[in-house]
Amino acid sequence: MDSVFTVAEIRRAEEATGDLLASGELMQRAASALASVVLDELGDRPRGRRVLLAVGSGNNGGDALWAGVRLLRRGVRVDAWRTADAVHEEGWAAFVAAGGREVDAMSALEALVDADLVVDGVLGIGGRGGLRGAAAVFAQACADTQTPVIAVDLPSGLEGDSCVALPSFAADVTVTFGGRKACQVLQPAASRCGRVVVVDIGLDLGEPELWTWSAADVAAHYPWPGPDSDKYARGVVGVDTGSATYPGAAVLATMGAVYGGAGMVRYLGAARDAVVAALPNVVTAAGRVQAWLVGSGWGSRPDASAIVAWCLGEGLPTVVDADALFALGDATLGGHVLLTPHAGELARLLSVERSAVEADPAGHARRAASETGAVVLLKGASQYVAEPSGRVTLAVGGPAWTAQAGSGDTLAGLCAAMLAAGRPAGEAALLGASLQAIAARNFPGPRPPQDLVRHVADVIPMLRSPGLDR
Ligand SMILES: NC(=O)C1=CN([C@@H]2O[C@H](COP(=O)(O)OP(=O)(O)OC[C@H]3O[C@@H](n4cnc5c(N)ncnc54)[C@H](O)[C@@H]3O)[C@@H](O)[C@H]2O)[C@@H](O)CC1
Ligand SMILES: Nc1ncnc2c1ncn2[C@@H]1O[C@H](COP(=O)(O)OP(=O)(O)O)[C@@H](O)[C@H]1O
Ligand SMILES: [K+]
Repeated sequence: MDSVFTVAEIRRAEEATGDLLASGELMQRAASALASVVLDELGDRPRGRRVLLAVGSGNNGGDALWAGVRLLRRGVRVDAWRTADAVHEEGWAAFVAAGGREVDAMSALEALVDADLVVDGVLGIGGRGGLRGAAAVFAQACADTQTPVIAVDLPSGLEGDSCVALPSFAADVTVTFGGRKACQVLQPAASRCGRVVVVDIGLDLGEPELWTWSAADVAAHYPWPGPDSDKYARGVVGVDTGSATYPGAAVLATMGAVYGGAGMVRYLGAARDAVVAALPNVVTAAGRVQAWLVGSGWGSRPDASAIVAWCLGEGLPTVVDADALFALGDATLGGHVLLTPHAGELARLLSVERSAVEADPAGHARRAASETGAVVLLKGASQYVAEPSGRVTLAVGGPAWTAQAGSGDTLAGLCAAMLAAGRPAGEAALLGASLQAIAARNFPGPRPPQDLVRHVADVIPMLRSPGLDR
């Protein structure tokens, strides 16, 4: 599990270092690490290679300049474009003294033709409102000329705490200090960061607000069957999904539970013939159930509230998806209940605009978990699992191929299989969402959810072997 820090947490930790901050030692550590990454990118013979620094007014520009000094000492030809009137004074003086040259905005654009790479030191965690003016034009030119960009701390224009893809540089590598920031892990902003290198500059950061799962966490928490396992140990999922209008959701949600590795799946909804035709292993008789899955593809259904109330009354772990989310009434939820809204559904649950959820997905997921007492899996390009305690963890991310009708149904089934196997709701959600993403990463391309979910079954054993795109 990796930690993700807010800008406020980073600032607090920086201030707590007192002398290290005041003496510029933190900046020297940052610059030294940045220069090493640049040298790695330049390869065996850095002498004579050309690096162009884009230097803004703050400490981010200071980092770039001090890295420039180190590069100059190694024989790299370094030019710097000052995007603001005033830049870090000592850094500038050292840069010029070491032989660095200043270029103006126009020359910086022209220099892209010969530059081996650009160091983006325009804005760091102090940047607000996206990249503007000449810096925005320059960032676009870097993209157009395919000049490699190494971003200092974060691609200038992004805001550290935000997932929003504001106008910014698109970096090949981001060298970040202290710890990861949200913009580096949350889509769509994360797609601008390239490979993220985290550099320890000696900040004491403590507990973060956000965690991220990796494939190793999936492998560690997946309910692997053992020699003693029978179908009940692996877990029985009871499914009531789909309807005459949406029979496909019945099949897809059931497939999620089956291919996720449930010991048995009982389908008790309104599309039994379709489900059994697709999946002859599924049982349609009532009997023992260890976790419920309700709601996917119900459409409007007069008995929705009664079914949800009955399920929740059983006290078993339950996935509440899609239409069932709006039939919760005043049922008492708890940490054994998993709600699986997408952004639009979460907005409706919280009576806010969808755009508000999209601007702060983690905050809204956290609010829903704390208000309902249930675990909330907010689906989308980044998938957030919020627990009533306030903890938010991000599932492993996957490609946008998964964004298609029906992926949510299979995802709900995957989560239900994990619940039935005894995983707590937060882990079940992280397992389901991460498995779907890992399958899409390893079997990319347009594939309908009924195919992708079969690849979930393919990647599960691969979690324990090398060669998987994690
Ligand atoms: N504070 C520290 O001790 C350390 C900071 N470090 C670096 O310092 C950075 C933070 O430095 P700063 O707080 O100086 O902030 P920045 O370097 O991010 O720059 C903020 C400055 O840019 C201006 N600005 C904000 N948004 C703008 C926009 N959209 N367009 C144009 N100008 C804009 C602000 O008015 C402010 O003057 C970190 O990201 C990191 O790179 C590192 O040196 C490590 C130590
Ligand atoms: N940009 C994206 N990148 C990767 N996965 C995505 C993206 N957008 C959506 N998804 C996935 O697709 C699923 C779609 O779920 P949902 O909107 O509920 O669809 P449906 O209800 O039609 O199945 C989400 O859970 C998520 O897993
Ligand atoms: K930057």
